[in-house]
Amino acid sequence: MRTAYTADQIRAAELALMATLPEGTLMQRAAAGLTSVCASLLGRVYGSRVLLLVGRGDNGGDALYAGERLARRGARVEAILAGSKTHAEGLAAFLEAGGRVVEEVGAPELVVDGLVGIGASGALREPYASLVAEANAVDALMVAVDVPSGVDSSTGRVAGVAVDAHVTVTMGACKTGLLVDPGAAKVGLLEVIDIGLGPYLPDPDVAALTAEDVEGLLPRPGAESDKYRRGVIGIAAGSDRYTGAAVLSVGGALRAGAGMVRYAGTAPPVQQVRARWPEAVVTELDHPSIAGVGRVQAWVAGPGLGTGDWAHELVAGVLATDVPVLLDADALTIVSRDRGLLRRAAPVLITPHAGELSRLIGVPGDRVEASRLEHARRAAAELGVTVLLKGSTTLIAEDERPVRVNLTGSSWLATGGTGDVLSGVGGALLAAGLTPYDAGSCAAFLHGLAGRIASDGAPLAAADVADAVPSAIRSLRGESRSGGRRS
Ligand SMILES: NC(=O)C1=CN([C@@H]2O[C@H](COP(=O)(O)OP(=O)(O)OC[C@H]3O[C@@H](n4cnc5c(N)ncnc54)[C@H](OP(=O)(O)O)[C@@H]3O)[C@@H](O)[C@H]2O)[C@@H](O)CC1
Ligand SMILES: [K+]
Repeated sequence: MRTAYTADQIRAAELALMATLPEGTLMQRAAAGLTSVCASLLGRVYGSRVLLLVGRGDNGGDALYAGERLARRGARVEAILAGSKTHAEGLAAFLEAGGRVVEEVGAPELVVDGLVGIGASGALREPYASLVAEANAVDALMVAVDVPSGVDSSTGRVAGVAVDAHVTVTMGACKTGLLVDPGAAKVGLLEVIDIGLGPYLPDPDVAALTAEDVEGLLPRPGAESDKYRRGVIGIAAGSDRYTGAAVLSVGGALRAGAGMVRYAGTAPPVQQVRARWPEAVVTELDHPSIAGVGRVQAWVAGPGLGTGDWAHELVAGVLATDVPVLLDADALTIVSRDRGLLRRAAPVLITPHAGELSRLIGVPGDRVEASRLEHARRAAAELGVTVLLKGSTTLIAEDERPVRVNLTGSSWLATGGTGDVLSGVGGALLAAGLTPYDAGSCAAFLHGLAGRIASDGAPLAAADVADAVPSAIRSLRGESRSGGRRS
């Protein structure tokens, strides 16, 4: 499990650790780690040109001490001192080692962003903002110290300009804002430097499952398994107009290992599902009721269903059952108009994108996008459901639990129909007995991995993602042995 923490949590842990150590030890550990990452990026340190962007706080101190170490190894290190003051001991050590203070960005090979770290708040002020814009435009490796300046370390918010890092060297433990978009997109490769914080860290703010975690959570059939024990999933999806959503959702469920899929819909999608998935047990509905569908262990409702009275009645019927329900797409529009439908004893997992979440909680979509973590948490608490907020980093929020962040996604997945596949994968895992929190997290992980496998760097169609889910499950063993991958 990769864990991440807010700035306040990190600060408290650092204070506790610092109390046990001689002054300055932590900054020296941080500088040593930062230096070694910079050195390996440069290849040859001697004669290389390095520019430090130095702010007024300890983030600038880290940069200056790393600059000192690089200068001692023969690098030509320059520093722009952008703050109203500068870390005095760090500056003295830097100058003593031959570092130079400059005013211009020039033409460095590597830039170290030590403007602000966990002490920052809000949009970068001047002169930092202009300096960052200028440094981003230079053809150099950009290494962010602790956090790319401009990214809020606790939330991932980017309120203005931010450093576009190739590598972020973060101290002690990962920060929440490095895993959550839009901040996560600024991080590049993430290197965590061990400064001894581990024993002082509290429960994480957010967590990301690794392949090993998913491998451990996924049910695998044993000798005594039959289709009922593996999980029977009911799917109410598709309509006369949108038949494909039904095919894709059923495909996601079957490929994710459902024991059996019971599909319910009108004649046109039924015909398509029968043709593509003869394995599914199909009920053709002539009125909006699931009464004749048979017993299932979980339901998926919504993809391509429509939002009229017919669909409303069908979704209400699904939510009136006593099994876990996954709601997606049109079902989310229906419950945003009639939130009382969500009052039920069995759990609900909702899988909105930012626009759907904005309708559910009555917040403009751009605000949800800017503060995804905050709004996923808020929706989970307000609606009393588990929320899987889709996007470039998918979040899984449940009240009183660390938000799970999925790191396996691929931008090629942003294409029509992939959400329908995800609903089927999540539904199959719910039917197999996983909690909505685990089912949502594992479904997001597998869906992202399947997207990468199906795409392999090129466009994909949603059906390819469903077809790649078994390969994703198969690859978990190899992935967990290699420690998983960052997206
Ligand atoms: N603690 C430890 O043990 C260790 C800490 N370590 C390192 O220290 C870093 C934290 O250092 P820190 O607390 O000094 O804060 P930091 O982020 O450098 O700067 C804060 C200053 O920036 C300013 N500022 C704020 N917002 C701004 C904005 N929007 N735009 C512009 N300016 C803004 C604000 O100035 P003010 O507004 O007060 O004038 C404030 O004073 C941490 O990230 C890690 O790198 C490591 O060495 C490991 C050990
Ligand atoms: K920084």
